[in-house]
Amino acid sequence: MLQQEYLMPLMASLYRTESDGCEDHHCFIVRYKAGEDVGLDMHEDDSDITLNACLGKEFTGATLTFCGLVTDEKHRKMQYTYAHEKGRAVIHLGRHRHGADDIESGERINFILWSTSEKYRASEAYKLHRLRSSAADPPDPICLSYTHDRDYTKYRPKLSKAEALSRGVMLEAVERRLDMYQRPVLDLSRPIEEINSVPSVCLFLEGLPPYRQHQLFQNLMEMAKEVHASVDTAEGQVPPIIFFVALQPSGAVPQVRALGGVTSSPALVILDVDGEKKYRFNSEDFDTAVMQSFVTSFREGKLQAEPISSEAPEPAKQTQPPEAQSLSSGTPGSQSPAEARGSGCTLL
Ligand SMILES: O=C(O)CCC(=O)C(=O)O
Ligand SMILES: [Fe+2]
Repeated sequence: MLQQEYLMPLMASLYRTESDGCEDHHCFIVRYKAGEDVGLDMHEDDSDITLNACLGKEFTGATLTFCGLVTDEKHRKMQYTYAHEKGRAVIHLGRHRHGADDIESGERINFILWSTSEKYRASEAYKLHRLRSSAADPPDPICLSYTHDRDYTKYRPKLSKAEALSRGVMLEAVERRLDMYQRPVLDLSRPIEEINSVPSVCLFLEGLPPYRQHQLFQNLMEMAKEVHASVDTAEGQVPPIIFFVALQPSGAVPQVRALGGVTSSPALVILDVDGEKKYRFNSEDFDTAVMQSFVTSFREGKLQAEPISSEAPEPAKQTQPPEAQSLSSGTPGSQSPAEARGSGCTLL
């Protein structure tokens, strides 16, 4: 009743596309108090449209800061800080990056209603709306998400566990990510999301006899360890290059192969998904030193790039905008209290 009778007309006038067919909803209460939960990390909601109504009590601080829409290059730039007032509500798009600033005193309790539309989620518009834009400009510190942004510690101090918990950070997600950075070589069948934004060395070994897989894997490992040694992954620093190996033609492997334009095994390719470029290794010699010189040449900008799109594997991809080649499976920004759900992006 609240949604259909009171909210719907407002949502329809503000957000016609996202509210079209809006029927589902999910409600919850958030509460902030000094010494307990003090704020909420930057995030996007798992809703299409969010209603956020302040129920009280008395408080200072606990403002709500908005940054950009996820698709917007400026999604990590501060847009507006809203001061909650008891009895007033805000409506915003779920994909609008926002976070609750720390409460200074008192207690704030808000009622949140997330509306979703199946019709909108089945539309092409939804797919485009969930694509994440990467921006070259440095972010505004307040717009950084500890849960979702791998470069958080480049701009802001690392949070203690207590601080993270008091700001609703999903520590498991952060730990999973940090753990991944500490492994020199990752499994290409389940690549981490950073494959979209960090140059990735992909070694394809599917179908080779185990002894040969082992040998080449070791060569890759040696090379990867050297790169890793120069980065403080324990502090959350992302390596400048990520190393992946494919042992089976499962998960993401066929698609990455197609993006890299390689058919043989072994095969080695460096993918720069964000830059839509690829660099194929043309030697038959998979010795560590040879592979290493290939990667060094890449890092020194000495390799000749080929466009990724020249061999896009599926016809559907060619009709999508370049970002649609993103290999991400989730919406890294969508958060709490619901789990991140699948995005309109391809794969996994
Ligand atoms: O506390 C607020 O005002 C924001 C809450 C919020 O963004 C959320 O629960 O998703
Ligand atoms: Fe939210």
